[in-house]
Amino acid sequence: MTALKVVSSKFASEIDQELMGSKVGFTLQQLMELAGFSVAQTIQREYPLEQNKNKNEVLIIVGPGNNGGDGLVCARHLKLFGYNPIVYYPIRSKRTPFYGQLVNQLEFFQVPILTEEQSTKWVDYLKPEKTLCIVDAIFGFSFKPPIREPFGSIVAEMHKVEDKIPIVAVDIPTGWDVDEGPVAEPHTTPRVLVSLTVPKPCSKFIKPERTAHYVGGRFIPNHFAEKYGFEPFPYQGTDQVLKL
Ligand SMILES: NC(=O)C1=CN([C@@H]2O[C@H](COP(=O)(O)OP(=O)(O)OC[C@H]3O[C@@H](n4cnc5c(N)ncnc54)[C@H](OP(=O)(O)O)[C@@H]3O)[C@@H](O)[C@H]2O)[C@@H](O)CC1
Ligand SMILES: [K+]
Repeated sequence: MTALKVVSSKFASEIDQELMGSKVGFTLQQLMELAGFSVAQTIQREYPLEQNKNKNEVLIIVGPGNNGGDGLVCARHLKLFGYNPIVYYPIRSKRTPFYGQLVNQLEFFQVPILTEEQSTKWVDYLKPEKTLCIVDAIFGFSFKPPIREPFGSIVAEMHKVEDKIPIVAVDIPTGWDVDEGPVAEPHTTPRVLVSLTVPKPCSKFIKPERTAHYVGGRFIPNHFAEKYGFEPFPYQGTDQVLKL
């Protein structure tokens, strides 16, 4: 593999704003659907049901921002793929009504959603005999350490089991500084990282022998990638993800 192409947190949020600005006109809903779909596709690649006959539960831990929204979308696609997703969504943001619509869709798909009141129960899913993998959709590129509660305690629990249950991190491993990597505690070390649009600088700190790295969120044309200083990724055919 050639040198990893990355963009800083500042550029990542500029890319987001430009894609959703008046000139390009994507909606958050469109991008989030493709982002969440690509995470679900990555899970299907790394943990295919055919090779995990006795386990199909995936615990998706959802944060209050758009990274969390990607997790909600991912859960719906996993259900369609034949997995048994369980969502833990301790703080439901009202930033946009869209998050509520994603929750309604999960209820329609009969995906269980654990709430804050059930917070003692979410840890029941941190059992290797039960859970195939954990999706870390807590924080993405807008996270600023130090981590606040309840997420500090949640990440500490995830860290305890990360050698037994693989963590799939959406865009940024939660607890990592977007540019500096795993400099603060607590943080998790994922088995799989799905960078969205383009990897952020923290992805340089993943160890390839420990963490598989994918890029997903296939929604930009080549000239746009080049404008932001990275080569377009060579996605194959209709794939939504590319293993780096
Ligand atoms: N183009 C793309 O690639 C697309 C990217 N997408 C996805 O969006 C993600 C970025 O989403 P985002 O900007 O909403 O921010 P995100 O990281 O989810 O967190 C913000 C929340 O976290 C909170 N918070 C922050 N620090 C905290 C702390 N220390 N402790 C506790 N809380 C803290 C903060 O709270 P506040 O500080 O505002 O009170 C706010 O509620 C990106 O990584 C990708 O996954 C796709 O969906 C669409 C297309
Ligand atoms: K994350």
